[in-house]
Amino acid sequence: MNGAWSAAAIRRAEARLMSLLPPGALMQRAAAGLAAACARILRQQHPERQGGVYGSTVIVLAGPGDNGGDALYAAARLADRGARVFAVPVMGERVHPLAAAALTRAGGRLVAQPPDHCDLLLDGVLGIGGRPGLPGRALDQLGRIHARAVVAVDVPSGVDVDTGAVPASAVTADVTVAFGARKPCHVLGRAALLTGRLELVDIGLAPYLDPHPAVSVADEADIVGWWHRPGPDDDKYTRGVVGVAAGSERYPGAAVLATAGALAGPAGYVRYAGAAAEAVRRRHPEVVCTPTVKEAGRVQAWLAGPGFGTDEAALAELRDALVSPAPVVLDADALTLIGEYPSVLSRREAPVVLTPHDREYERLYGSPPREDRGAAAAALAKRLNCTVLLKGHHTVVAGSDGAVWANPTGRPQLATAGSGDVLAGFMASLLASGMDGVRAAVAAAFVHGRAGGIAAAGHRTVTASDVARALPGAVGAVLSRA
Ligand SMILES: NC(=O)C1=CN([C@@H]2O[C@H](COP(=O)(O)OP(=O)(O)OC[C@H]3O[C@@H](n4cnc5c(N)ncnc54)[C@H](O)[C@@H]3O)[C@@H](O)[C@H]2O)[C@@H](O)CC1
Ligand SMILES: [K+]
Repeated sequence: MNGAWSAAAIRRAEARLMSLLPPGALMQRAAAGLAAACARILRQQHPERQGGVYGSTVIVLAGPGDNGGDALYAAARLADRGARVFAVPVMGERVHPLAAAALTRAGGRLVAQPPDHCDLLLDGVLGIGGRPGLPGRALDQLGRIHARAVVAVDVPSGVDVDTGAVPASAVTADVTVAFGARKPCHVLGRAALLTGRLELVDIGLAPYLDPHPAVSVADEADIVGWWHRPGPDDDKYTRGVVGVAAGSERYPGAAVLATAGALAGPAGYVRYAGAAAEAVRRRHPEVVCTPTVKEAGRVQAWLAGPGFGTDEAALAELRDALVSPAPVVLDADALTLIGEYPSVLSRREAPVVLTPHDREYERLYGSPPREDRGAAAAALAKRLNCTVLLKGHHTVVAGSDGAVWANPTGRPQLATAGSGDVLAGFMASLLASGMDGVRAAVAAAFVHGRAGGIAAAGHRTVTASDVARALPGAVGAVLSRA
């Protein structure tokens, strides 16, 4: 498992590590890693130039603290290799004095007005000591400089480091070079979008970090560890039976897509209950269909909601799914019904996973999710004693115990009609195989994101059916990676 640590936790770890090192050593590790990352980017821009750094133009926006110090020391290394470097102090004249001296020694210049074009703009305005928002001078420079690549030092300046909220102006980076560990702003909320591609520089911090990050981030090894692989004694029942209560005569597509998602998961048997049996049978002959939840018999997990409507009949089906002692994924119309009739969730003991997007969240919680999306998901999870998967460009999962996970694999192409039906069906299959609610939600979002990536390869347009078709391949890719 990877993780993201709060600014305070990073500082605690840094203090432990720094006490063992000569003064300034840690900043030099950071600057060396940052300069190497910048050189790689410049090389990609100009493969014809030897080295790529020589002859390039680099502008540094330098704040008053150590974040500016990292940027200036890294820029000095680039100036040593022949880059033309201009550094602009953006908070009065305050800049890291030793780093500024190193830059001038290397031939870089401190200026008030840099050129308006550059190959690389280094954002060293604010790091983990920053409060949200940019100082005016930084904002002015960002408005006028045309950069071929913007590289944020540690974090995109202006974001809320601990929550990923972006309540005021902030830098939009192509690449963020982070030191020691991820911070929540790299994986949560709007700040994660401003982060661009994340590159981590190892400065030796890992052994000194708290074992529990503020936000967990799953990787392939986690998914492999949680996955139930069928053994020689397993049969279709012991692998888990998943029930899908979705779709209607009006919306048969939701049933087809949700069952496709369920079929791609580890469960051995998929039952469908609802009015779209004909469409499901045609597309998926392996699915056993019944008209209602009651007639479906025993399952190890239910998915209820996508496209099944919000009328009396749908409410009755939802109640029947919730009467079962099996874990349940509630999606789409089921979330609208829960918002209207919250009592149907009370007295429920088996795990429930809710999968709201922002409008559904508002129906359930009474107000839209806060910009701190981890806290927003955790608050709903606690109030309803459920697992919550809050959808977004960076999907978040929260358990009722307050644990927060950020999904690293999402992509904008997944915001397409029906994609959530596939995700929900897949997640129900993971639950049916015995995975707990939080892991099933985390693993489903992870693999679904990978499937989106496979489906979108070569900038292809992606439909939910494409994502469903890509899911088995994504499962295989994830399970064989670790
Ligand atoms: N602590 C360490 O051991 C290391 C720190 N490193 C760097 O140090 C950074 C943290 O440096 P600092 O603690 O000096 O803090 P920053 O450089 O993030 O911020 C500097 C100062 O800016 C002011 N400020 C904050 N928000 C502002 C705003 N919105 N508008 C105007 N002024 C604002 C504050 O006075 C703050 O102390 C890290 O992000 C990383 O880049 C790295 O060199 C690695 C080692
Ligand atoms: K920065």
